[in-house]
Amino acid sequence: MDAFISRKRPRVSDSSEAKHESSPREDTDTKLAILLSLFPTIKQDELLDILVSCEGSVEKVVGLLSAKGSTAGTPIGKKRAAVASSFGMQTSLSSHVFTPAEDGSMKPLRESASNKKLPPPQKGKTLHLYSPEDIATYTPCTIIHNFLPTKEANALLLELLDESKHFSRYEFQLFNRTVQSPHTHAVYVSTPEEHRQQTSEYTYGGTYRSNVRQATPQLRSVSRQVQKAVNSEINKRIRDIYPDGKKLQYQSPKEWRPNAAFVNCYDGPTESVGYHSDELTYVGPHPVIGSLSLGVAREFRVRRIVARDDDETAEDRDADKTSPGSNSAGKQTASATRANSQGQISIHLPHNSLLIMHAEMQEEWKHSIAPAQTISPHSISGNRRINITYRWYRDTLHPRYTPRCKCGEHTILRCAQRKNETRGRYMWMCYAGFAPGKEGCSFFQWAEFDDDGDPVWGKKVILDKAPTLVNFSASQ
Ligand SMILES: O=C(O)CCC(=O)C(=O)O
Ligand SMILES: [Fe+2]
Repeated sequence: MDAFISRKRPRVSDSSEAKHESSPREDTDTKLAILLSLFPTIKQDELLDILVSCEGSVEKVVGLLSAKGSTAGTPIGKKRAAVASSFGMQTSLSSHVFTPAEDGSMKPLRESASNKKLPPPQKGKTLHLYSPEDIATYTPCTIIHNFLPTKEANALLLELLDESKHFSRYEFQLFNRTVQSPHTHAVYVSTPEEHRQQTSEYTYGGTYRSNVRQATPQLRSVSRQVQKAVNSEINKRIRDIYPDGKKLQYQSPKEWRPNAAFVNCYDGPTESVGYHSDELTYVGPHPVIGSLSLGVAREFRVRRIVARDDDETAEDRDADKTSPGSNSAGKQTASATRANSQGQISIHLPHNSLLIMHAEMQEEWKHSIAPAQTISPHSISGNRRINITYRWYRDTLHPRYTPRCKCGEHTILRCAQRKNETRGRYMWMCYAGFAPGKEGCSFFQWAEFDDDGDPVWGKKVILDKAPTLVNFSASQ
């Protein structure tokens, strides 16, 4: 699979795509993802070659491979094959392709493919995942390819590329050095009042945000669609995957309503973000995050956090070194080294894909955007990738309620991950030491939550009527 990373992607073109207003170059990864989910027994490199020889037409590849009988799939019929070139159909399509099962009967490909398990990630190796089924099997994430209508995705990408002129790198303290994030970003909220709060009350990585912007009309309208899809996937996951069909302890039972969006821009293959878990301070325990990718396809690497028997402080230092976006491109951090020794998973994120990080993700896994050796330029964004993570800041965790440390700074909420005895417990900690120009203190307090993830402060806190953050959809 490493060949995939280092191999220069040929341009593939598909005249049938013009009908769908999709650019030929931008969708090579999506096409490969579709083909891989349809023909799981064929190697990706071979599929890429066949795709190139079929001038980028997924329909032709499906026709050719099915006719040849070279895969598990039988011909899917003209009408359905035509559907194959429409990317929005990826998931449903695989359920229409029939394949011989072990008992001789014909089963939908998805059903038999799910029995054919990929090997789990191995030490020193990266397991590459493309299809929604594999991603759901191996990670606590759901992917929806071709999430927005093509026109809308492209319009949003153009809008955010323009916005990205105002993005900046955040700075944080790494031992005695001030380090800049290896990509640029800005935070988006809906109202001027929220802008004030985000720059003077909420903190991130130990400092107030300096780059907060007003959500653009496209960003808000897309948030409505993200909200709908995320809630539907949360409900499916609770129903189908979680024990007894119940939400996780501390997961919110309420509807997920995004009220903040972090937008990142990765300009070129070396821009990245190191392994980290997202800060829980305002989103609370077991948060769900909706992450939309636009432009150049990149690898989203994930790895499970494995408990080890040394102290939490060491664990936190390790996490801090990579969060948020701490390691400079290409540098091996302790976390990246650990990922390598334990094996990691790479989820390929093409243009216009929505990745939902479910409730168990932040506490049990770390994620990163790895520097790439090569990328396929995107027809609209060139070498750039834009990523939007929609988040739901909870009213009950507004900074006016969260503990202050001895040095008067806002504390941050973290989950103990490495030490077996304390794994899964939450803690409030001083984070000032990780902000440039500040000294931290040793403040530490266990955090208590009720079953729905609302804080139990030990004293009664009456939620006042003071403004919190407004849901993007509500503010339209
Ligand atoms: O760019 C991405 O897909 C991930 C960004 C991320 O992890 C973050 O903003 O916390
Ligand atoms: Fe993140």
